[in-house]
Amino acid sequence: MDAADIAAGRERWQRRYDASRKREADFTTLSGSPVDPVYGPPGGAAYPGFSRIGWPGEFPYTRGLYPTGYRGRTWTIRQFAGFGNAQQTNERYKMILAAGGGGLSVAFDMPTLMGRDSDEPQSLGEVGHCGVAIDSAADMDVLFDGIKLQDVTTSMTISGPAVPIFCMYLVAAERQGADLSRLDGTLQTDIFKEYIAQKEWLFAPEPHLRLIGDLMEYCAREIPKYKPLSVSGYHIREAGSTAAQELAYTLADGFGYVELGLSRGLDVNQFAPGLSFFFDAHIDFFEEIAKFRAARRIWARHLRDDYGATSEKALWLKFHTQTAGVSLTAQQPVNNVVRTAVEALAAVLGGTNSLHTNALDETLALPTDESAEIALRTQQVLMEETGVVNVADPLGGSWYVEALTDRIEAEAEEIFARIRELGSDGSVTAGILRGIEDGWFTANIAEAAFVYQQALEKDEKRIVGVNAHTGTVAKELEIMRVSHEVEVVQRRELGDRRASRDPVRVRAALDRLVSVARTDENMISVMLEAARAEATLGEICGALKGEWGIYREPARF
Ligand SMILES: C[C@H](C(=O)O)C(=O)SCCNC(=O)CCNC(=O)[C@H](O)C(C)(C)COP(=O)(O)OP(=O)(O)OC[C@H]1O[C@@H](n2cnc3c(N)ncnc32)[C@H](O)[C@@H]1OP(=O)(O)O
Repeated sequence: MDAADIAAGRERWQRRYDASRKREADFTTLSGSPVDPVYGPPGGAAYPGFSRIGWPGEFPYTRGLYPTGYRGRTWTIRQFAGFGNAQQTNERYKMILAAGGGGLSVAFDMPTLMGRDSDEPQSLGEVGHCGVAIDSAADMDVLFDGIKLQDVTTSMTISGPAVPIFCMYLVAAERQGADLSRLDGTLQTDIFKEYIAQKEWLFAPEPHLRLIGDLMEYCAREIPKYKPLSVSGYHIREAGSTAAQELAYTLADGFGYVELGLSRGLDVNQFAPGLSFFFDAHIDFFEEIAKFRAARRIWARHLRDDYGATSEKALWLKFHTQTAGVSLTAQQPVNNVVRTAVEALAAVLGGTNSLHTNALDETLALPTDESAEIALRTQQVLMEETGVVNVADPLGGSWYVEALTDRIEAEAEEIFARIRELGSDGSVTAGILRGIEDGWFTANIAEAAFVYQQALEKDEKRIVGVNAHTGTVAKELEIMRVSHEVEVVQRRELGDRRASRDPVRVRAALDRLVSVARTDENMISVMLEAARAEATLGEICGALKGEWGIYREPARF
């Protein structure tokens, strides 16, 4: 790009910056020197390839979505939390909000993630352990008691039974008297990554995609701010993929959901803003920053060129980031605070919209109150003290970071081409489905994990406390344990709740759900009715499994 174009771009950015709202804050260095909101090539200099970098708030959004960067609004501090029963988790949420958390993020226990009730035999020993136990809309009432759902953005991390859980959340909001059309939040819902990495599905892909299509349609029409999908690379990375695989598989999954929306006749400009993303921030600082920058650029280009999006919000890739759980070590666990801070900084320099920082003890158990607070404070130190919020995309133009951004983008493009080839009709969706069926994704991730593990065992890669600097004076940590009493009480209360419902209403709602499942009608309103009747998650999912069957992954060696 020649110098005149760069100067014109800078002026355009300046006009948009001037017209945007900025936070009331001191945007100087610690020593009091003023800093510009963004930096670019020095005046009068040409810069080949600058159109790939550009200015914040402009296509291709490499440098962020907003002309103001974090001067307009800082990222959302969104700590993923949930344990025990709804009441215990409600207390943790109130603590997070009181300590300065900006949004909520619900972690469910394993039975809930698998669409089971707390009193099913497979749930035994798991109730309330890795998240909160939710059996019906009444638990949602308790979970959000005293928290106005209309005023707080709430993310729910669940994919197999995402839609019934969403309906229970809507019912809880209804019972609070909220205007449902104003709700804002995110539901994970991303079933592709379940088959690829996380392995928490209920049915085969087709019925899941039908439900997701219904959800996308419903949200685009009824709750325009709500994000029905959080397309997730996190679990892919945590399963052992490389950064480029994480990026490419996740964006390919995102393209799959765009193709799903289009196949339902929806307007891409209307539903694409509801697709949000979720990435891992691993420990290789610059590679991660490059990954985030490349993600925005790739998404905007493909949405515009392949899928016909024209509105700015449809081109935006917005993402949540969680620091890498797999980078935490059980050895010398206090060092995990340092790892998390570095990873969180990479996410921020990559322009994350929302962030979870892991607690130092998360490799051992769910966080204690104290470790959860340290994790939250880590974000606040970055946000309040370091000055990283003053300048948008501060690493833009770094030769190293730009080269890494280009490289990871090129790797991702090669992977997209391979995925399209896997399918029969050239669509990304057909390629994903074929890749799932053939175990292609799983095998590639396993191979990458194996290569890394070998490098670790040969000491080519080093982890402090694990294969380097292992001597320590560290004492064992006190970890949080969820009492077995939680399961006993949850099961008892579920029994009482079942006994006090109107059984005819519940039966009728479940029968209607199954009959609508046999048609092309949107299923959300009948599922809402089941949730209002206090049908349980296990009953709703069980009725649908009866209709659609369950999915078993083909065995592979
Ligand atoms: C590992 C674990 C497990 O499996 O166990 C998990 O999965 S945990 C997974 C946990 N997952 C999550 O928690 C997912 C979280 N995701 C989200 O919260 C969302 O999808 C998100 C990534 C889009 C972030 O949403 P958010 O509400 O926090 O933040 P946004 O970026 O949308 O910002 C909020 C509003 O401020 C506006 N805004 C933001 N920045 C600016 C700026 N500089 N200038 C002007 N306006 C701005 C936005 O446009 C938006 O308004 P407007 O809306 O009017 O445009």
